Amino acid sequence: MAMISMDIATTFVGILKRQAITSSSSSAKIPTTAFPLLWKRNTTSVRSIRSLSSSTTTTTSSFRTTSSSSSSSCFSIQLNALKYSKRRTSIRKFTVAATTTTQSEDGSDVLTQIPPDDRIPATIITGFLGSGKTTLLNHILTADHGKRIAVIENEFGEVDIDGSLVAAKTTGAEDIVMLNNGCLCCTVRGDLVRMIAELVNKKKGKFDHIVIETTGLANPAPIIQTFYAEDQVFNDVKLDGVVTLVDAKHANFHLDEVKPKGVVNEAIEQIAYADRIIVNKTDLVGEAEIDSLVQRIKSINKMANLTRTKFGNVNLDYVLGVGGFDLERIESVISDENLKEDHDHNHDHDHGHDHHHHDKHGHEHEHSHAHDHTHDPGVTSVSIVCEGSLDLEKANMWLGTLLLERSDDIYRMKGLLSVEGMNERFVFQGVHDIFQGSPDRPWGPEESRINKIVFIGKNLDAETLEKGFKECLL
Ligand SMILES: Nc1nc2c(ncn2[C@@H]2O[C@H](COP(=O)(O)OP(=O)(O)OP(=O)(O)O)[C@@H](O)[C@H]2O)c(=O)[nH]1
Repeated sequence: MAMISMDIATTFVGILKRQAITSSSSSAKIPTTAFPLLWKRNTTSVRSIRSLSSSTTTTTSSFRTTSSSSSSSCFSIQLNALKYSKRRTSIRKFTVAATTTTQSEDGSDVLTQIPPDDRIPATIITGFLGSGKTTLLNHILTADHGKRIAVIENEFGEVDIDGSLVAAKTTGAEDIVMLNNGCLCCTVRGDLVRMIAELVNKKKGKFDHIVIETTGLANPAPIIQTFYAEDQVFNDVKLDGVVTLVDAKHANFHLDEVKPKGVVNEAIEQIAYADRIIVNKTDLVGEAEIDSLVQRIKSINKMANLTRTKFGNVNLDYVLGVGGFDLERIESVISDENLKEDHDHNHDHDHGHDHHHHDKHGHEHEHSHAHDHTHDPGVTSVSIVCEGSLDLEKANMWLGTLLLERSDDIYRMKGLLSVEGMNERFVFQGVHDIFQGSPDRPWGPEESRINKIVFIGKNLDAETLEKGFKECLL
């Protein structure tokens, strides 16, 4: 039985209705329960969520479960942003996944793990023009991994399948479909949805993984959002990861390119959204040049794993089965080790800094933040690592307000939080206004309650983020 705080969720809907009437009200005035992003385990079962689902579909908000299985414990809240924000017209979506619980003999709930997600995984391969996407795809399709892969290939303006893919077509791929009447992230997003739905409907059981190769000029954000915003996709397919190829020789040139106001630099965006970064074509440049490119990439995205190679020759585990959007994998991304390594790099190159201080009881609190002090308004990563427990209401308010006010700028975020009164660690991840969160395993008796959050986004001010976070600590 999955548990979730229905009271809070219901209040959320109520608040949004009120917001619709007074659309100018500031988020600071909204009661904290308007943001049920973090919650204590409570006592409402999946069945109740389902009944809520049917009863709210006619209103401005809708809830839905993610699969038809009775153990389903994900639901999302879909809100028309116009109801509470004049700025945006898109659909906002918050997904809150409850952990599964079972009842012990004495009737109390026993926490188990976040339930398995058996939807078909999909990988997005992106990267600037000529960075080696098709080369990597061929490597995936011809390698011996036992996976049956369906490919969606988006070639802008091409009339036929990329010649270099033909070999792969006859060997590795279960199915290759072309989207060639526009770019996935713009004009053919609807086609992507239909294509995935068709693959699932006609060929379910005949393939294990979907790989989508974008055009070199694609912005990954709308493609990622498709996996959450479209029911047809969301119910059957889960986003496994975004793999970004970076051309070691030409990347700096594209990263430096100054675009007109309001126009995104695709090369930067592709790095910012990545779970895995492959610095390719390393045969064409020297070590020093690659090192400096790697530093630059890490200042944009410190969450992604990065590897260097030529001709897309990477271990396939590195690109398939990444779990980049899985709550249960968050810890590996924001582990102390990762943040420290990145922090060290920042110290050397970006003037980040680390603090260790003692509290009034003499305990050392590890408290570090890493950010660059370049005055580049571009895309950077900010991490917060801080021991202590959060006040639930304040944390909900802080995160909720961030989502309402800064979701355009916050490309991705992942976190692991210690919330006062909650025995379990709370893990979350987000992409713009899509938010997924859930309690996971209980804190160990000797385990230090260290909160870790990483943000990747535009115009991020590390000090403001850190101050906001610290104000939620008890
Ligand atoms: N020297 C060198 N060439 C490479 C490497 N990887 C790929 N190439 C070549 O670079 C060219 C572009 O590679 P593709 O795999 O087609 O790149 P792509 O990202 O799919 O290109 P677009 O679809 O045009 O965006 C091809 O001629 C590849 O053979 C590499 O590591 N080193």
